[in-house]
Amino acid sequence: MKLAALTDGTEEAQVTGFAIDHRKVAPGTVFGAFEGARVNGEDFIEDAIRSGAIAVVARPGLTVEGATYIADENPRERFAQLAAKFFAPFPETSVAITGTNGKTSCVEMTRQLWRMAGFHAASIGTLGVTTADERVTTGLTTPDVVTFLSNVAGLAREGVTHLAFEASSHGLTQYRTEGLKVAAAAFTNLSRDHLDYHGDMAAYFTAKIRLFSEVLSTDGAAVVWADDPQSARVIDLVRERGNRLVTVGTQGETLRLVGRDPTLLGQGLTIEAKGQTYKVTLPLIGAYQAANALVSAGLVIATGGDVAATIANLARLQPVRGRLERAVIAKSGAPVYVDYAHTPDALEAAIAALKPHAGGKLIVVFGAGGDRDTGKRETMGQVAVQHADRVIVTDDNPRTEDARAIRCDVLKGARGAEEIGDRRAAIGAAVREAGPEDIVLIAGKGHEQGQIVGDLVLPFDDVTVARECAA
Ligand SMILES: CC(=O)N[C@H]1[C@@H](OP(=O)(O)OP(=O)(O)OC[C@H]2O[C@@H](n3ccc(=O)[nH]c3=O)[C@H](O)[C@@H]2O)O[C@H](CO)[C@@H](O)[C@@H]1O[C@H](C)C(=O)N[C@@H](C)C(=O)N[C@H](CCC(=O)O)C(=O)O
Ligand SMILES: Nc1ncnc2c1ncn2[C@@H]1O[C@H](COP(=O)(O)OP(=O)(O)OP(=O)(O)O)[C@@H](O)[C@H]1O
Ligand SMILES: N[C@H](CCC[C@H](N)C(=O)O)C(=O)O
Ligand SMILES: [Mg+2]
Repeated sequence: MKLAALTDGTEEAQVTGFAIDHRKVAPGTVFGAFEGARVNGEDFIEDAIRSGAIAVVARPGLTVEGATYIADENPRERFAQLAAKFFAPFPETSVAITGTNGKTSCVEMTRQLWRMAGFHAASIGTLGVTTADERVTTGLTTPDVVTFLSNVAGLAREGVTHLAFEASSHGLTQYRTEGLKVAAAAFTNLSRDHLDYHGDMAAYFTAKIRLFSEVLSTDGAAVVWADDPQSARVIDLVRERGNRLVTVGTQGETLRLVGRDPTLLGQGLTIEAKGQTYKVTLPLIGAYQAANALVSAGLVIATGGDVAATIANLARLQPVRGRLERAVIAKSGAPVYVDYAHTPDALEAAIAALKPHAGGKLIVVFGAGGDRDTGKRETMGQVAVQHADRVIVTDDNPRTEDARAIRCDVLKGARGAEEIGDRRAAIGAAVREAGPEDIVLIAGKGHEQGQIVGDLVLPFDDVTVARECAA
């Protein structure tokens, strides 16, 4: 592609690629120079041009010599639009999911439901880029814009027609998933997380809501979990903008959840839609998984799926890796679950999911991540001691922080909890202590494969460790 095709100018130079990191620039690259949280990408413009950049997308008022200067007040957005022109075509139908918790679960369930309907579907998010045949991890929930768009284009080349992706608040703020048409966008819920990056809840909400106010196609549909305290604000905005609205939940209009009957291995759901009543057995436990299943069904229906068939397909959903995953049954008979709860709300939801299944004690093992929102730690401690019967506070990715200090923050809210820093030892203690009527919940790491200590990623998998401790 000629540069002129992107600038509407006359430049003959051939564009070979896009980069937002000057170290990835090669001859023919369009370089995006952005101010970041850590460094200023504008400082690398000269270096990028020396490496062969033929155009630079950046704020107005900078000095750019030796390359075409594409100046824009919102350079990240402009860069995404240009990159999308370069990488297109994309899958016919793409949907995005935002919210504090449930994004990964929903992209995974949506992908599965589409596949059951016969489509070639994929998902992108915390678990990586997933198709029916393989899963490749990218390291971030929402990869950087170049990785994202090139992956999405790659999926289209493989024949993927339907894509569900996670729109994290970081991703939305940094325009990592812009440029392609979003046919439907979903909101799961909003609660405390990531305030280290966004500052306060208002800014965090604004970051998320941009998915509906700017990213969602004007002729697209918004799917909203209607039972969250913040849902009304999202619904108001959707109505104001005039997008089609699909609401789901006990207060939902499109898919109304009128009954939820937990069984040993799942739950019976009664759903009203378009005047009809449907009954289906979801093979997953916990109110939160029912919520995610409904949001996913909402997305599939919003993009043309048949209501009755989609609801019926919920009975065939496979579990999502690391979300209430039963790792092992201890010798005592106690089941040991692994869950990715790493916010106060998620921890409460995970405990609530398991509590009805415990005849005896619910024992929870968890910690909080380093270099992340410190304010959520004490609340996570409070939630744990309030809702579980026994609490062991341990380490979860201390990163560059002092692990003991993080535990101390959590313990401020968790009176009476035990502290066992070493995660393996903590899991071992919980598994040994659990009696036949008890349940163990290991929260915070879910699918993660490592414990991040300083710059090191030490191999660690909660499921494997739980099995080893139970052997
Ligand atoms: C806080 C954060 O989101 N940082 C991400 C982000 O940073 P930023 O734009 O603020 O970048 P910066 O490091 O200040 O650099 C500014 C610019 O200079 C460029 N640069 C930088 C250095 C250099 O030598 N040359 C150069 O060109 C950078 O590429 C960047 O464009 O842009 C980088 C490039 O895309 C990301 O790798 C980086 O993710 C870091 C590693 C990270 O840990 N992110 C986490 C917090 C994150 O994004 N998490 C979310 C949410 C998780 C969830 O709840 O699911 C996610 O979506 O994964
Ligand atoms: N709908 C929900 N309501 C409340 N809690 C939920 C919901 N869905 C998931 N959770 C909790 O959040 C955890 C993470 O779920 P999931 O990975 O689907 O969310 P996410 O939004 O992708 O998280 P991340 O921000 O890390 O990408 C689950 O393990 C569970 O404890
Ligand atoms: N996407 C989330 C994951 C947190 C998982 C938890 N194990 C931690 O390290 O805090 C984040 O980066 O904040
Ligand atoms: Mg996720």
